[in-house]
Amino acid sequence: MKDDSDLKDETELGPLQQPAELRQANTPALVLLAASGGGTTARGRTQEEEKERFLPPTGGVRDLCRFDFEGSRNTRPLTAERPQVVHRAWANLWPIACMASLYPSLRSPLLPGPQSPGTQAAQALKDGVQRRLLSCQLEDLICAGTDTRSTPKPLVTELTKEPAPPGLLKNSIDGQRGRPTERIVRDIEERKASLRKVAKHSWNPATDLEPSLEERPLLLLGDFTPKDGLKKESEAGNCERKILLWDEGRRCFASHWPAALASSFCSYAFDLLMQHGPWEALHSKKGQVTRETCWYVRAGCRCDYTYGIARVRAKKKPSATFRAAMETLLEEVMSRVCPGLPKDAWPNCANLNLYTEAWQSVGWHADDESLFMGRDRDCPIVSVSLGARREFWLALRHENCMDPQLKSIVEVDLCDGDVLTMEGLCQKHCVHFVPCDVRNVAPHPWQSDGRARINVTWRWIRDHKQRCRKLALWVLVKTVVWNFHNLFPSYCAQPLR
Ligand SMILES: O=C(O)CCC(=O)C(=O)O
Ligand SMILES: [Fe+2]
Repeated sequence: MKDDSDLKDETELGPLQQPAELRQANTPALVLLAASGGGTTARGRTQEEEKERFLPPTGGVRDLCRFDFEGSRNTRPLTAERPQVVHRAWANLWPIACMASLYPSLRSPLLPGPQSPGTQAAQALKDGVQRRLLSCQLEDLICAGTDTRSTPKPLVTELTKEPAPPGLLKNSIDGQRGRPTERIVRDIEERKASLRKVAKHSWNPATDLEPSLEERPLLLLGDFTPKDGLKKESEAGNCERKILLWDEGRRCFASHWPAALASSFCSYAFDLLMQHGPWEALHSKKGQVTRETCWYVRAGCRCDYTYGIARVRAKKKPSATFRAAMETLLEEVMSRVCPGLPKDAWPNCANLNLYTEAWQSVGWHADDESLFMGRDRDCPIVSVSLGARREFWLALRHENCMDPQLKSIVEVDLCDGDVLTMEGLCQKHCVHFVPCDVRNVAPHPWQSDGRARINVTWRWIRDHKQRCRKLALWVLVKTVVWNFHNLFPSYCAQPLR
């Protein structure tokens, strides 16, 4: 995660395209780049095939690569109104079958595809091995997870009964927050436009491959089902999942669940978080509020979240309403997206961002802090969007820095109630970005100016920090002291000499 003190300017778009990169020839794509439905995938196709078949219909950079640039993409209609390209799994089945038979080694155990001539016995063996590895994965999540038994019962009534209070925006435009001038707004749009004009889109295949899915199976969050952990392709989830990124070589996966949460639920959750969240403003060097943020840890954890030079402390005692809202939101998200994931394997913390103005943003970054161990192992992140629509950009990162490889940018619109997951080694190999959206932020019915957005990213803390460990030790010592006579009755019973 990036703190905002070092923002170069309000645009936060990263460097413009390098000439060398523009000249670089397109290499065959090894990954799926799709904003399509039906869990389609692509492996080993050429760049041209990828473009033709899978480039998102909404496509930002990608659309504009193919067609002459005609003004900012921000003037385009909303996702729902854009022409739909048929991306149903059935329509794509025959090319997938052809490709899978051509490249059997690239076939994923999690995606549909014709079975290899291997017999049922071989398949059963493979399933057995996978299941064992997957149970390790589950254990790993559970270890990171907190003890949900001590979590206070969510005040569901609060979320379902209370009417949405009017005038939500405590930070609406007030003239003191240094709104960007017309010129800056124009610059931002021009820079965005020039980024979109860059050379053809390509997601270069990995050179140093991470362990394959065959070697180290990874069950994506959306694949957990209540029954036995392995989802059959025929089983539909609670809501539709769209694969946004599928890079097996780097073990990077991202999925998008549009409108996973009902809009009435979102509006109440939004209100409660807005009013009761312990928000802290983050400032750029110029003193502008780039966004507001807060940090939530579930019961049993006290870790702070530190990124850059910013440190967001976990509130010692978050208000009961805030805690209840967060727990209820988590329950709702998990039940929609991964109903099969046991409660004790649920995430144990969340970072919240509040964008009250369309020009507020978060720069290119990866959530690769040691707390989550996202550079060392598979690291899932579940991001929930409430309120105004914003763009979300995801790209391969250049080595040893947070700069994106511009040609690899994948873009998706995150709307009210959308859920996005980044999984595997996404935080190691990729960076993401929420640009400012100066011109056209979709108005939202219950917001006074239609511009605010709350994003909640649920994560798993794995490497609990010193303070947190000390707390655990202190609790242990206290428990032993208080229960000394119970734990060592015979010792206590001895008469003193
Ligand atoms: O607002 C978003 O969608 C992204 C926020 C984010 O990347 C983060 O909190 O790390
Ligand atoms: Fe992030």
